[in-house]
Amino acid sequence: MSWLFGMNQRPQDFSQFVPPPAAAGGGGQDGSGGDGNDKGKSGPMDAYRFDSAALERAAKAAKDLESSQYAKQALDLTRMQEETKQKELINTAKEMELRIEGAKAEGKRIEQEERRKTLQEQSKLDQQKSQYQDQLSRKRYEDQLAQQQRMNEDNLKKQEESISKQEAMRRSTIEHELEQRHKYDMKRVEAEMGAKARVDRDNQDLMLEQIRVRAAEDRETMLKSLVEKRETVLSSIKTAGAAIGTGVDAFLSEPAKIQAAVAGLVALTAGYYAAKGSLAIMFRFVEARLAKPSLVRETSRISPFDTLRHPVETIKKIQKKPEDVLEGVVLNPKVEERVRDIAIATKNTKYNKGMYRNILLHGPPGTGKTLFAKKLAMHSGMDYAIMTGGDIALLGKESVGAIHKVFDWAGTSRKGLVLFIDEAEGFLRKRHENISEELRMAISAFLYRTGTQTDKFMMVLASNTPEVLDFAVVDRVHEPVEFPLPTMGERERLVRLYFEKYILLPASAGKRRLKVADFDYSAACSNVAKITEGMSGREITNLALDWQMTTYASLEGVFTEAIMLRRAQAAVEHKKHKVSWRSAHEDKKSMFSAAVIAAVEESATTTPPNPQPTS
Ligand SMILES: Nc1ncnc2c1ncn2[C@@H]1O[C@H](COP(=O)(O)OP(=O)(O)OP(=O)(O)O)[C@@H](O)[C@H]1O
Repeated sequence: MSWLFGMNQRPQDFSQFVPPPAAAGGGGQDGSGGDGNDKGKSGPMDAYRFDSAALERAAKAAKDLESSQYAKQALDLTRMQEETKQKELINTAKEMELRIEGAKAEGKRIEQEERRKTLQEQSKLDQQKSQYQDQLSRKRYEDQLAQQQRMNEDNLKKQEESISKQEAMRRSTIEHELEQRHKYDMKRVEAEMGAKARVDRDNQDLMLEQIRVRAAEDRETMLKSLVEKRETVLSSIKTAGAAIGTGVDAFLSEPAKIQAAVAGLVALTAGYYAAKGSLAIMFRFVEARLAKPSLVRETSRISPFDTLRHPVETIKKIQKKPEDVLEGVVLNPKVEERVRDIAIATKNTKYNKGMYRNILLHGPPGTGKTLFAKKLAMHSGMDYAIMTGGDIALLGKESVGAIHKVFDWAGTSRKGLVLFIDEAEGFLRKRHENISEELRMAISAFLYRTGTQTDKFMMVLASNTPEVLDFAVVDRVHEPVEFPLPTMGERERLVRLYFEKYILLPASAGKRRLKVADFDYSAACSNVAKITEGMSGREITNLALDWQMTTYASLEGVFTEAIMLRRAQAAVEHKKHKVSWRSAHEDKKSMFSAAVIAAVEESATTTPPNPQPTS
């Protein structure tokens, strides 16, 4: 009965319904239950035969089942099995539905994802397109500008040419006119002179008579007036003499009056000269202490006038703490080491009240010489004053006085002064060269004032061409330091320094209309440093300023990598032009000096030596 309870789940055994083999029963009378041999003999009616035995057995089994006491349970069990199967089927169907729903949701999600990606790609493409269009329009604008500039230049050139042509024509016309007028005047004067000479010759006798009569008349009038004048003078002398004589008689008769008068006169004279001398000394003293000499272009020294005029700035200056000597100055390590030593020595000299050493900073323009001199003064707690050699050369006769004023003023510094003379070659040139007498005297005054060491000021000379300096000037220098052009490492530091100063700091302050796009700043700075070979610190500073200006001028006010590289490239091109100009100029100069040297050598070989050379 186990199959009824569905326990073994094996196929039901219906063997009981299978007819028994022929050997076992006698069911073979009708021929259907015959032995195996009969099988082969089945006739055409076999298909229509009905085996009722199986049906009987089934009926019997149903009857047995009905009569069985467990029939009802068996049926319930079967029904329950059916219900369970149906439920299972429903669950399976639901599961399938859920899966289908899940698959649909997944499909939708994938579809949305795809759409989002497509949109992203589309917006990226749009952005790139707009950037490209922007670049194109800018390029077009720049091209237009360049074209406009070229046209302007052409027009200007044409105008200049036509003006110069007109000018030449006008000049030639004027010259011609003048020439004509001159000829005409000459002819007129000649004619007039001839006519006059003729008339004079004709009237000579008459004129002589007239002159003679006029001279006799004049002589008579003069004699009369002289006699009158002599009489008037004599009478006034007589009157004055009588008055003075009475006064002198009275004065000489009283000796006390004479003494008082003499003493008064002496005191008056002495007072006059004393006042004059002391006023001059006082004026010089005040001038030397208070007024900044006209030759000094810039100074950190505070005068009482400055304090009154700009009190806040003066207080700020006073409160400024000494800073590191190389803060913001980028130099190659060897130069850095030397200038640091100089700075330490100067600071110690100041604190020990020792004698200052003079230094000469030489090298190409814009390499930080002035910058270092200022930092040196600040670091050592001294004041600085900047003057330029070219200014002295321009003063002519007054240069000597001006130089003395500067050194008098420098000598009154309480903190000690770094006296920085930029472009020293502008006036301290070799004295045996062809220079003016005034300049020679100015150099002598300078040499006189710097001949001995002093604890009042330190002289820092700067020159791009130290070889043209007078030997006596070079002799006064204790330490020369060369400031070369920055190499790759220094250029990279300079680019970063000024990129931060002029781009990043203003952008982060947020006060100005300047934003910075997102790009690799460090890599961009390195690239700029690579292409700016041969540029000085000043040129790199100018490049950074140019970046700032270009960004302000742009529509969005955003500093991008493209601007950075484009302007750097432009600066490089500009530098190439400058170098070509300079080399052309130097070529000319060297050709000129070669010609001069050749001429001098030639004259030296042809002229006999001077037995007594003059100094
Ligand atoms: N080595 C440097 N480090 C930092 N900044 C520099 C350096 N060299 C030049 N600069 C920048 O360039 C500017 C000009 O430099 P500076 O006036 O010191 O040059 P210089 O050598 O005195 O030039 P010149 O010989 O023409 O007088 C400085 O104010 C600074 O911004």
